[in-house]
Amino acid sequence: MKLIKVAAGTLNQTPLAWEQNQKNIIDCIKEADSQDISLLCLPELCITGYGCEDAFYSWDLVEQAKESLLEIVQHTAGMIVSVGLPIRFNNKVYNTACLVANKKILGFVCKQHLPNYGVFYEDRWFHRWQAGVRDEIEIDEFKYPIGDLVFELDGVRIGFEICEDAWVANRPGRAMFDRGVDIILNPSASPFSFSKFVTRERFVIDGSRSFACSYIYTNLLGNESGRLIFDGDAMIASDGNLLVSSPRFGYGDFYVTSAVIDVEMPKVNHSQVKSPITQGNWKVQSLFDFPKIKPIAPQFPELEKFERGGFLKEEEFARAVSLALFDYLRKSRSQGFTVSLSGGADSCACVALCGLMIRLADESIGLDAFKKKLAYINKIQDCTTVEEIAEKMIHSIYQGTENSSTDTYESAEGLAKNIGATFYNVNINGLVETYKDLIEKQIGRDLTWENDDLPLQNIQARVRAPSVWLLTNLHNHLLLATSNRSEVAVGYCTMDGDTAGSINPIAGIDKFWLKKWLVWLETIGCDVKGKHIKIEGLNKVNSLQPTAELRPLDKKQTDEKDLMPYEVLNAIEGVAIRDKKPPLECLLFMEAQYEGRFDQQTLAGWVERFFRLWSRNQWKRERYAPSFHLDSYNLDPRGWCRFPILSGGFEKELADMREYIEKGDRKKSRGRIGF
Ligand SMILES: Nc1ncnc2c1ncn2[C@@H]1O[C@H](COP(=O)(O)OP(=O)(O)OC[C@H]2O[C@@H]([n+]3cccc(C(=O)O)c3)[C@H](O)[C@@H]2O)[C@@H](O)[C@H]1O
Ligand SMILES: Nc1ncnc2c1ncn2[C@@H]1O[C@H](COP(=O)(O)OP(=O)(O)OP(=O)(O)O)[C@@H](O)[C@H]1O
Ligand SMILES: NC(=O)CC[C@H](N)C(=O)O
Repeated sequence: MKLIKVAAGTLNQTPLAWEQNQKNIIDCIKEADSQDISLLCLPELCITGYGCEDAFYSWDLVEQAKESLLEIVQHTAGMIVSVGLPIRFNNKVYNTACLVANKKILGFVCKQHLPNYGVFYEDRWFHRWQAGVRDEIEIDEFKYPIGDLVFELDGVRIGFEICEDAWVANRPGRAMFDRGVDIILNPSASPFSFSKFVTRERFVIDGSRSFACSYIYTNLLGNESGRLIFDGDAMIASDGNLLVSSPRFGYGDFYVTSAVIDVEMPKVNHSQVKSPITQGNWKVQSLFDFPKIKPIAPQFPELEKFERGGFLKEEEFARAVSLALFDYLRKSRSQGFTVSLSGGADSCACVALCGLMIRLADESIGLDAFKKKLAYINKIQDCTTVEEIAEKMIHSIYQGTENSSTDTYESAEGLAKNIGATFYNVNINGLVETYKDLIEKQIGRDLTWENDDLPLQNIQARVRAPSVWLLTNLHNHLLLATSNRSEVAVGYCTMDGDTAGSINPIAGIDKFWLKKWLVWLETIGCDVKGKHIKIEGLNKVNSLQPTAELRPLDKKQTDEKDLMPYEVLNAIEGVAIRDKKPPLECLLFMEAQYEGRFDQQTLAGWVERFFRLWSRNQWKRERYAPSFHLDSYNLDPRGWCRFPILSGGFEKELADMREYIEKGDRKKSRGRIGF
């Protein structure tokens, strides 16, 4: 029996925030030390931050990372610690994990598989290391091994898979198995997307089983650089069993998740599988005294209730976006959030998320720590309740016109009151009339709904922007833009009007699901250790139909009348944009999905509308405020989906679809469909 207390450290880092990043790392090492941990794995690129983008090209960045590492090394007495940083070697930059033991650098393991899809761009900055290759790097006159390495300390072999390494079919874990590795460390920077933790859990457990080892996985935490949210997922598995998994979405700077592993246990299995130990120059040996520790009772992961309940997506959305808002706020050193609150679903969702942010932070770290993390916001320092803080930090403003209804006013006011946010109410009719009047005089005619529908809608949306920006600037707040993903897909928004804002919390989520989420938040809410955090002030908005309220009330405008049912819009977006199917194939999928609910003509009309609006509005997607990445695909041109601003607009493909409908015969269609 050889028992070792090991840990995964999750860290809330910020690109290029040298001092805070180093402090978090050292504090985490100290905390691990105080828990008698011998081996600590910290996340990928945690010294610099993962999202440094083209700053990774900077020689100075790599130099500073090295300086920071040398300082961190001094804090590792009696411990083995893995720290992530970029290293320049032969004038190429590598994404590495440095293993340090007892204040000595043992070597640098280089990442072999670099993700370059979706939100990732690692091939742009780093070079891939070739499996099986080892070299030597000189740092400040000392030489260290670099490359594909396995470390042996006191007979315990430690190898690495660095994040993406574990997501590919030919994982380095296989080579680790052949090299008789006892422990695999996986320092990761794996951004949140819905349910992704399940995939991670699978390859951690399976890695520990099939590579007959203990597996320590750790990840970053929080909104690191603006768009990506890290959930702080950490796990330790041994021999096919998950021993421990970390709480996710915490508001602390770091967390330590530990377990006691028996390095001999997986070896019992390993020796039964006939696989020769491979020879090679991969072994780096060093002395280390693992303290003798007594056996402990069997360990079972304490999974959080919300992860196993029936509302995983609702919970993950609430927690991920709330944490993202909190980090964005403090990392941009802003004083709070301002929202133009219409009482409709989108702006209510944004205000509700701000309210949740304070409540979830309170549950996670307590109000005192919350205020300490926002120590630069003087006005909240004397507050003693969540509501008092909400009043200072969340400002909302209703800006009615003659086209606004009492329903939306009551909805807006009710929600603001319920969470304690400051609520302002102005009427912008006079402003709209002033603009109309100015232009009417110039063009020599009246503007009418019959002739000038869109311009008259847009001017209302636009006059709301200066006032809400003024209010935002007055308090050094962040203005939240409120466009949801369905609107983003079809450009259903007025540029420089309702798109005004510097971040957009809901652009990654479709309206159909958002409406269901609001009902969940009103009636069920986040499950925090059995206590439900609900926002009951959403009751009014949950009874309303989405409407832009830009046309006169007697025209009974609704979004879905202007566009199509949000449910269908979302389904078309999936097939057209995620799966890249042409209009005709989209139509066939929609017919299959909505058989008996909508006829072919109606569906074809919506498919056509979607493709036209999608193509015409790429320029708007390029101009939306930054938004959070929430699933493995999205519409953000900076994140996942690039599309030309000017294009043929699918004219030919739409004509193919129309031709197919006219002929009414599948076999006579262009034969590109596999039916
Ligand atoms: N490729 C391109 N590159 C650069 N600019 C391009 C462009 N194509 C058009 N444009 C410009 O775009 C302008 C039109 O865009 P824009 O002025 O934004 O307006 P537009 O897209 O024409 O209309 C706004 C739509 O959003 C709806 N809306 C507005 C406000 C709120 C809500 C709601 O959900 O509550 C909905 C409204 O009902 C309407 O259907 C054109 O005047 C042209 O200057
Ligand atoms: N009366 C209003 N007062 C304040 N802001 C408004 C008003 N009407 C519209 N806005 C702003 O314009 C945005 C766009 O309106 P939109 O109708 O898309 O969203 P919503 O009203 O929040 O939700 P829904 O579409 O479900 O009604 C709103 O989110 C809000 O920020
Ligand atoms: N940093 C990485 O290598 C991340 C890639 C990995 N596939 C993930 O999403 O977690």
